Amino acid sequence: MTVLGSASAIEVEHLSKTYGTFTAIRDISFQVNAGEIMGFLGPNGAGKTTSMRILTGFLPASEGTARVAGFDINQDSMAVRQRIGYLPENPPLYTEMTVEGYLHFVAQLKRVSPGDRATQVNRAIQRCSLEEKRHTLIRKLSKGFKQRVGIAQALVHDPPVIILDEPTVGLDPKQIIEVRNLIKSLAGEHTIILSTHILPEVSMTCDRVVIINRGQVAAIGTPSELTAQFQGQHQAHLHIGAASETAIRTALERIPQVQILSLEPRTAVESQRWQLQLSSSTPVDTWIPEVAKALIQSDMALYEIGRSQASLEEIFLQLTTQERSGQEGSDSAPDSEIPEEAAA
Ligand SMILES: Nc1ncnc2c1ncn2[C@@H]1O[C@H](COP(=O)(O)OP(=O)(O)OP(=O)(O)O)[C@@H](O)[C@H]1O
Repeated sequence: MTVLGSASAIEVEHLSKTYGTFTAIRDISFQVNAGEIMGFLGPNGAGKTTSMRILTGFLPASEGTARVAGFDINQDSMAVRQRIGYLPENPPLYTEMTVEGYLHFVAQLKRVSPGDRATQVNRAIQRCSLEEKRHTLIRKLSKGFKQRVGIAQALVHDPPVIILDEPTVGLDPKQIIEVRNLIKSLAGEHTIILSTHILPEVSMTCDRVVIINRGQVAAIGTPSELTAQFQGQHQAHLHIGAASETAIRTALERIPQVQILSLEPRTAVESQRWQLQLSSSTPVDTWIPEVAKALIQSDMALYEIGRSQASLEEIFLQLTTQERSGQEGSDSAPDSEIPEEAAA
């Protein structure tokens, strides 16, 4: 076994994965510090599940490597699996078992010694507030409780690292808050990667975030670092009267240094009124007169204009809706699924 001393609990280095000729993730690198909750945020199909499955040892990488708690995923896959608790998107719960019976079964699979099993199962039940459901059949549980059982099975062997793939999908708002609080309570003692396509999940739960788009890392940092970094992006918001969205887009085509971040009807009741958010790498003063001129020359009304600061939501939108040109490979997945052994 190769154990490398390291301050980071997880070190991902130049990971890539191809399915046939399709590149699902490309040259991904990031580190997660011990005790931290790292958000892994990206739109559907960005490559989150592929990355999580490689880290958990379920899927081999095509290139690159990662170390989890000091163990290399390529060289010491078994040691890595023992040190990770994984909640997949669809946890494999045995619905005809009771909560306690299932957790005992998982503890056995995870090689918890017979003498420690009862203690570990009780600990996981307590951590996930499952005491009252201990003897209930899993099939009789609500979705929220089933998700807690999914988290309990990830915890039962007390792993230093926990990986949660979309842990709140399908839950109602009350259950979402409960699961988020549970995840937060696990930080410190455990290092957590939380994969999600839901932005508020990251702002509310995570210490840092990796934004992934079309298989590549688009940004890494704390929510406030990312916001500060992107304040270099000069932004303005405008309230416009125009016949159509297309007319606004056409008018702005002649100002290439300006990017449209969002363009939406202002309210449902005000017809032909639009809220426009613009961004550029050059200062607002250098392009806003040109924008105003272009809109007015196209017979549009300008009701309001002002500078604005990028919110995390806008940064995410900006990073994940950029032009696709020059990003070959990750744009179109093959029509058919490539078996994972073949994709290895
Ligand atoms: N076995 C496979 N064979 C072929 N393509 C695959 C396979 N698994 C995933 N892909 C493709 O790889 C890309 C990344 O998929 P992945 O499931 O990792 O994304 P994701 O970010 O987890 O998305 P979601 O949030 O929708 O689950 C997608 O385009 C997907 O269609």
